[in-house]
Amino acid sequence: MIQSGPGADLLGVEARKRSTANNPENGLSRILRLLLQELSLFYSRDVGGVRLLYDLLHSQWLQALLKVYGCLQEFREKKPVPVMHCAQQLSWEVVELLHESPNSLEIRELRQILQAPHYKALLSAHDTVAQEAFEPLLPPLPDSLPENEEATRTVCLVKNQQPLGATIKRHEITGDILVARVIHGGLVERSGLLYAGDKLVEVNGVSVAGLEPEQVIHILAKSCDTVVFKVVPACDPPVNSQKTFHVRAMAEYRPREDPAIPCADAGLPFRKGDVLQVVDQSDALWWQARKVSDPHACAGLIPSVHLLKRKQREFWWSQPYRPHTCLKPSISGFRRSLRLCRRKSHSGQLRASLRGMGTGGCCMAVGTLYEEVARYQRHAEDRHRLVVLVGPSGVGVNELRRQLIEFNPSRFQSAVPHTTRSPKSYEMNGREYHYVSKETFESLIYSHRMLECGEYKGHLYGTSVDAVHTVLDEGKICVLDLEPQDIQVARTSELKPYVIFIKPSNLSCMKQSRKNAKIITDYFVDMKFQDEDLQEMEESAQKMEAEFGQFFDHVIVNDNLQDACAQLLSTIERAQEEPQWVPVTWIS
Ligand SMILES: Nc1ncnc2c1ncn2[C@@H]1O[C@H](COP(=O)(O)OP(=O)(O)OP(=O)(O)O)[C@@H](O)[C@H]1O
Repeated sequence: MIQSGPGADLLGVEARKRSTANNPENGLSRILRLLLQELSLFYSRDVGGVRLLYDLLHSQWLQALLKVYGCLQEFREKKPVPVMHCAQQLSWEVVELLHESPNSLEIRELRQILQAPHYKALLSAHDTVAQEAFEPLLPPLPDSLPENEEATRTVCLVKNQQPLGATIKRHEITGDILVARVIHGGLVERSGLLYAGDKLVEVNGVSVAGLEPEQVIHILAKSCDTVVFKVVPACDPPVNSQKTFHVRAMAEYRPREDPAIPCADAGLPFRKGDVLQVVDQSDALWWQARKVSDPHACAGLIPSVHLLKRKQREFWWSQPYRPHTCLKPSISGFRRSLRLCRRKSHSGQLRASLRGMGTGGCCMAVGTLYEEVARYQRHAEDRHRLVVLVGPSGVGVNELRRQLIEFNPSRFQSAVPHTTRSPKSYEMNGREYHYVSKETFESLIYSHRMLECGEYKGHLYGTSVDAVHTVLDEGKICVLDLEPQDIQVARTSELKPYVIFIKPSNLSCMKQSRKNAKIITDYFVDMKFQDEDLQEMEESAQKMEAEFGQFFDHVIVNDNLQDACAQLLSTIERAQEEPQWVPVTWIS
């Protein structure tokens, strides 16, 4: 019933000659036959995997598939057009006529052929193609619908390994089970068939009237491959027209441990420092977000800022008044370099006064789960970003910085610190230190021009913002080491610091790599690392990561010094030349 274009030889010799499908000597069928011949030589020798391949290629379904492929190829070349538009109708008419004809053997056979289901289906397919009537034929709508009957829709979803990606709730007044939210990127959203606000009537043929959401979830959990919903669609399906934005997680979130989350399975767990894309804020309490490191994953629920503020208020009201304790230096160590002095008790007081005048102190920090971030690309003419190295005492922060500067002194430099002590005979103002009076030093602190400071043996030491600017203004990259609690002070749009955490490797590796390394403690110079030093370093690193990990842009494990140096170099280059996530306030 299908014929080729004008002038084509329909059943002629030429057409049959060209046919690749029916002739096993042509096309893919021939290749397969030759391949099987080859393989049969190895088959008896039981060469690994050959039997499997042979059986596969020998299978009937593959042969049939190739035949179909051959036919399709052939017909594609011939560009066939339908003989007529209603072959089915013609066939019925012929069958009618045959009923009235004398009952010969041939007529009976023809009648049987025309009434065979596969032949009827073939004609039906032919007519569908001929008429290009590919849309499904829907039954006409009834003339009058009962007034109290709601229009329902039946939705069938084929489950894959992922969850459905929707949550349900019970309407407080009517008791109806409603779709509460549709998760972005989930099966339900991709189907485009269910929306938030749709009322569930049945799930898999079971009426949900009077059921609790948990009971409905139980029905859903029991369904295997497909789930069939009968729903009354919401009048106005919600349209998410909000723009997406990005946030950095300043704390860890574990949905399974959050009793307030509407559905723990739909929660998005995240760690400090993860960058999240918020894709939906239509629910005031629970946003939908996905991690930028996993952009194709289904979104998950995270608490909104509004919810956090509410929780925080509730928490405050339930707590007896307690003075702030978060300014206490939380990490003890055995610093021996300039960083040693920052550890002394006075530094706590100085920082306390500094912070008190700054961002609003720890109350703000406690309540901030997210920091809005955006991609920042430094322009070639912009100043370089400040590079901050952080790490537990003894891990190699100074060593790495020293090697970096030694490697390329015209590109990397540290800032010259300030001190209130007098210069020694061989020292020069502005080279080893800027020598200033105590009053000048303190005025720098109170005017927020000190990034870090501390007291050592009765003298103040610290690094000023201006000292950093001196390096940056020369077109160099300023590399500074800071105590983690000072990172916040340096986080300004002025300096746009890129923070690298230098982390010790595990104890056994450290014992090996630090076999010959020397340290300077409060009391000893050139002392070898003891096991307890390494242990303390490891613990200190863990505490730093737990408390300040949200500020680390990159982590380098300092096991092999050369490797760590190379990593540091490439990381700094990337930080300067490639787009990075930074707080939006730095660029807006
Ligand atoms: N990867 C490494 N392998 C071997 N030795 C190392 C490595 N990294 C650093 N060291 C050595 O460890 C010792 C301590 O390093 P460094 O002084 O840089 O530590 P730090 O983190 O700056 O601590 P502090 O500020 O307390 O001095 C130095 O002798 C240094 O050469």
